[in-house]
Amino acid sequence: MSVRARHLTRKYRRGKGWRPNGDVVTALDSLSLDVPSGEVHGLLGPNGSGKTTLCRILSTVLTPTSGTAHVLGYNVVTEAADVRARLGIVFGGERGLYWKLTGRQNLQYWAALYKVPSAVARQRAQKLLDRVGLGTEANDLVETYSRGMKQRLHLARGLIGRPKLVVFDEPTIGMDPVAAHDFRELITELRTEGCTVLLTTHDMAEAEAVCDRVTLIGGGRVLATETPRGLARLSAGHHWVEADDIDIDVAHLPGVVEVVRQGAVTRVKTDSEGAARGVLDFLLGRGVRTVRIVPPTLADVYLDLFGARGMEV
Ligand SMILES: Nc1ncnc2c1ncn2[C@@H]1O[C@H](COP(=O)(O)OP(=O)(O)OP(=O)(O)O)[C@@H](O)[C@H]1O
Repeated sequence: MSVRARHLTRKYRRGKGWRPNGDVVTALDSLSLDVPSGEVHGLLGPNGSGKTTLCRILSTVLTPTSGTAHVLGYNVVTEAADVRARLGIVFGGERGLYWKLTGRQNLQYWAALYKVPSAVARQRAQKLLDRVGLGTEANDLVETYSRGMKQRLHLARGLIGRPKLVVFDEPTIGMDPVAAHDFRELITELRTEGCTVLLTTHDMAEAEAVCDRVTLIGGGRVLATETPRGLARLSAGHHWVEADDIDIDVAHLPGVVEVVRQGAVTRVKTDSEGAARGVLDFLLGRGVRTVRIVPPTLADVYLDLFGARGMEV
């Protein structure tokens, strides 16, 4: 097991300085989680649900208020150095890079912290720079990098120590679609290499594409852990029926929630797989041939659970 968290609770004191005692915010509320070795595991949930707090505890940069967590068999509080030596961290944003150094120098600096011998570090840095598409900008100062380029350097940085587990916290923020696509490929490669990946994202398509399983977090608690497909099945998720070029009224059929016309395509939202089948049979019975059932996606399940408020696009 790469990650084993038991009853993790983390409280923050908010409003210190302007309120006498401050409010206590419970960011994690007795959260337990297992991530087997080699799994790509997604953490999904609305803003403020505790994902970053969990990532920070597992990365040993924050201690829990109570509960325990083991990463790669080491306790994140009492054996933090052992965890750090085997862990890669890629947090979103622009923190943690040295702007007055080149991309290559940044990687070699981080390799030294991981105690990688300098000849090996040079080779590894070059490989990683090529892998994240920064080969030609390797010798430019980081301060000249765009946001997306810094983000790609973050990816390389997280991998320089050949980690057994990589924690990615919103890694594709600021990346263009090509870089985001390359990121998905990188995750697939890491999985092939046997690396465990913990990935926080608001991009449901990304989670669906790369994650073996996802955990939905709400209010600092685990709501569900499942494969993306399994989650879609488990939920009361809406099934859509799509048909090309129809002018037949289906709004009265049982379980139909909404009928949306998008150009030549009619999309019928139903409340269950059974209702979708009913609409399908109805349309087939009236001679419609180009008709299909579209099962709920992870994004549908997420919206059902959290409402549009939790979605960042
Ligand atoms: N340093 C802090 N001081 C006080 N409260 C904090 C602090 N860090 C986080 N919180 C609070 O803890 C809760 C969980 O925050 P966290 O950043 O873990 O959520 P998240 O799921 O990562 O959110 P997002 O999707 O916006 O990144 C929120 O209510 C947040 O306001």
